[in-house]
Amino acid sequence: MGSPEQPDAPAPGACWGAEPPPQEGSMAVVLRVRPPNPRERAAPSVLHVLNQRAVLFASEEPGGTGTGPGRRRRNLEFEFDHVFGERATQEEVFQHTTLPLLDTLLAGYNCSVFAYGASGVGKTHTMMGSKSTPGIVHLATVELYKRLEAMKDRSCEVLVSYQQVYKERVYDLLKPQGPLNIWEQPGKGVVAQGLSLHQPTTPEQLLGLLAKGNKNRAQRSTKANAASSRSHAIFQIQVKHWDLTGGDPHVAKLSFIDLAGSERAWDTPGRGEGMWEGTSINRSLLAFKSVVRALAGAKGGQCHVPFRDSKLTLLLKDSLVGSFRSTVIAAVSPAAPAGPDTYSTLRFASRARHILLPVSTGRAPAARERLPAGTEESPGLEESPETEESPGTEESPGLEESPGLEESPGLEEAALPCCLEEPSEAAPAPGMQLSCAGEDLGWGQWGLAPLLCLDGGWRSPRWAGDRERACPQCHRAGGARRGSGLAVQSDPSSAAPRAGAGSSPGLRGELSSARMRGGCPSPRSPKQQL
Ligand SMILES: Nc1ncnc2c1ncn2[C@@H]1O[C@H](COP(=O)(O)OP(=O)(O)OP(=O)(O)O)[C@@H](O)[C@H]1O
Repeated sequence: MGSPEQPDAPAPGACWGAEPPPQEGSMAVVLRVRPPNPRERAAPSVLHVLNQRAVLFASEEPGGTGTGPGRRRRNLEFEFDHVFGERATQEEVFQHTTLPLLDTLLAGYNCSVFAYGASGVGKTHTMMGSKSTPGIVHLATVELYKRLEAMKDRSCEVLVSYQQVYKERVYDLLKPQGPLNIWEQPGKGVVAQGLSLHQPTTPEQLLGLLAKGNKNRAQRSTKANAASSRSHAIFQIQVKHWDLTGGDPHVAKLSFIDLAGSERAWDTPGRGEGMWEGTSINRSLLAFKSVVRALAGAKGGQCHVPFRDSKLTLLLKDSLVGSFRSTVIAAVSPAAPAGPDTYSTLRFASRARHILLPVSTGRAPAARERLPAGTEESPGLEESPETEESPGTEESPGLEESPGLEESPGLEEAALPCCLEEPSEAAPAPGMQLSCAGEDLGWGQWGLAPLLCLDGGWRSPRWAGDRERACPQCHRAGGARRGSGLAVQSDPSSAAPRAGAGSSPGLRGELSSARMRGGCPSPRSPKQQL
């Protein structure tokens, strides 16, 4: 860490003084092909690495022409920002995916690395690795501390959090406790209430926390993977550094997101818990894909991004639209039996390459500015059904989306009360108290906080029972059903630790969205609760 006695010029690689990056962020998508495992070795390969940027997916699938059984050959080429073949080392993957992000992080811009792919294709291997072959989180940690040490004239602080989304619930991996409520706070982004933050001062301490969290992560043996991660894990390193002689601190976070892998029903262990886990994983991944699809399509015009379809996507909102640079590492198996999964991942990954990210820094611009132009985050709008077409690729009959990842009719677009982000796991009971600071919402000017939100209108508790007011945002008059109100009180979570410096469209954004739609949506049904 920086020491006050040595006010040297910034060391090479310490880029805090670098020019700010251009106005638009970027999403890099790389592909990692893992070597075939012992079960796959006898099977032919369907994936051929053409060069450092392209692969050929060549498969023979049943179907074809005529009425009789036939085989149909497909040759599809996919391009990525980088392709890592079966022999690529962890160090190579780190050099091309995560190392470049460290400069950006230290310049005060949020960055994220996602690992995506079916079960057993090497996501956790890439992220975490093993003792003999450490993954990118380990390698990034070592490099980050080296750079912080080199900043002689700056003081630094590192904060770490580790959480998992397991069966649509958020858990702290570093402080085992019950599920956490998640919140979207204006200027603060999406936070898990009560998530523990840790302040490691050495790389060893940080890696110790990582190992501790990994031990607590949900795991199970499946047909596809003897040690399959059954949750989505989000490991965040927040770095703050400031000039000892004064000046604004640079604050940004680097998020590592190891998504659980999609899987077929017959790969899931048993019928009970394992099946439920698998369904939950597939469902949240489906929501994630919908978000990516919407973000990728947002360039051209208005687009609704369904972040609220799952807890996973809501939590990842900051990492997706709040990051200046993101890298998706799509992992695949080359073997024929994994063909449908591989094809599905290739299509998803090519789509993710079309996402443009808005700039986000520790001194983040206003929440609404951070969504890509033309993107509207508007709960209550329905998703328009789209086909999962990969640009430039041919539709391949017989090769469908990963089994279990069909559109789920149970996942409707969430309709929130226009003023609230529910923190509760359960449906809010009539009159249930929710934390939501009136001041943060800008309600203070009406002198209304705390407020009582009714179904379709607002009123101040001062007038409870005798007078109703129109919602100041949607301007709809009361007409509320008695007993369906949600009371709003001061935000107890404002004292809770917060991960990350970047903000995201918060409650104020919700309010604007609700207003744009010309109404105050009804509170959700229990099924829709986040
Ligand atoms: N590039 C690689 N080189 C060598 N072994 C690998 C590679 N990628 C993955 N493996 C091995 O394959 C197995 C499955 O990998 P891993 O657990 O990382 O898969 P995953 O995608 O995280 O699966 P899940 O979603 O089920 O958790 C592990 O034993 C891992 O060591």
